[in-house]
Amino acid sequence: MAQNFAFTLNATDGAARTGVISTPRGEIRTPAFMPVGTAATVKAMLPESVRATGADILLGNTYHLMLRPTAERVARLGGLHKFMNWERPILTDSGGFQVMSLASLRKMTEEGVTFSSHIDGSKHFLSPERSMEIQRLLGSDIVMAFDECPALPATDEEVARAMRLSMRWAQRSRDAFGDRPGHALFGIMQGGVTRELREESAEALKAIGFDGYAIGGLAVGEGQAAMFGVLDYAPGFLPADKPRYLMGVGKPDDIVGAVKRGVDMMDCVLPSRSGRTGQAWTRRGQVNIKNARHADDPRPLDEACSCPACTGYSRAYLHHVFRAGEMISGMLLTWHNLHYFQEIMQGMREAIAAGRFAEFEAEFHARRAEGDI
Ligand SMILES: CNc1nc2cc3c(=O)[nH]c(N)nc3c(CCO)c2[nH]1
Ligand SMILES: [Zn+2]
Repeated sequence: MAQNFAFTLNATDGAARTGVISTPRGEIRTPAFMPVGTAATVKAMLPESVRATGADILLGNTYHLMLRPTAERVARLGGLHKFMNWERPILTDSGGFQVMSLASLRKMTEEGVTFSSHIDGSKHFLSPERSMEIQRLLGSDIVMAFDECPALPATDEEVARAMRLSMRWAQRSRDAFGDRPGHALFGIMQGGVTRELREESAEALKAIGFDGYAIGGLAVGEGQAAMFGVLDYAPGFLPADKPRYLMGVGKPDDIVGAVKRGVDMMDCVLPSRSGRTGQAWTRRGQVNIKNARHADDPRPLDEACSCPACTGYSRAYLHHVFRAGEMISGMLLTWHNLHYFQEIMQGMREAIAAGRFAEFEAEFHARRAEGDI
């Protein structure tokens, strides 16, 4: 295990890159997809199952864990890795995005954000300093700067204001993070879909200096074309020798398009959340297992998939347990979806290393039919 945090680029193919992030808790193969473990669990999955899907790192959330069971309690119990029985790398988001999307009665000032818990209405405060303290208490390996991701629709002035506030908060995050060998602090680029604001944000973050750089403010309803439009230039504003993390993305075709444009890391609730609602993602397209057409189908979700759901069960069975509201339905579909997402990542890592990303991308799109397959 590395004593420190380091990123090694092994190959590039166009703007796409593949490499390894070394951390004291293990290596992260990039491009990497991070399953979301919001409340110290990837829902419906045991940690060893998450690992079996191929995940090297998972994401936790400052916002949820500060409310329940609190960061102080997790620290007293040995930190988040021990608490949730996941000894590999954990990245924690800084809380600002979740406050804006989940909490109520929010008041934002230069200092930080006060808000009422969506769980019990209790009053809480987050600032760059408090977010750094919480993420230190949790013991996460990759800490995210505290930022403001403006909700859409937002005027250019609003996007500029939020970006400049986030850059001041990025400096305060850096100052409060201090010097923590083996732990990384990532800055978060804001700036909406405006090139000049994105460039201003990147310059501000590089002047502060981070171990990695996230592209925030996307996957908030702007649509894939606008997101790709930003990704056509934004990764290039960031240091080539540091990991680039696109936050909150996405569907399989979003992920392939983002890696094509130079993104190294992503996270999204989609595979786990949609798995629990009966939505399976496969190489040939989506399967809505609740659809009556699957009731007598003896075939697996995907004949070519080696996950437990596809090697052990028929669509008919999955349809049945879903309709019956059985817990195993969410478990099996979540496992399949996470397995499929990791299979896409592994396919891209190999394709980039072999200089055949274009062929991978063409095969990826050619196989996919529209609608319920
Ligand atoms: C689902 N879409 C999405 N867009 C995001 C954008 C941001 C962002 O701009 N900042 C921070 N801190 N987190 C973000 C997150 C949470 C990632 O799980 C996002 N998630
Ligand atoms: Zn499968």
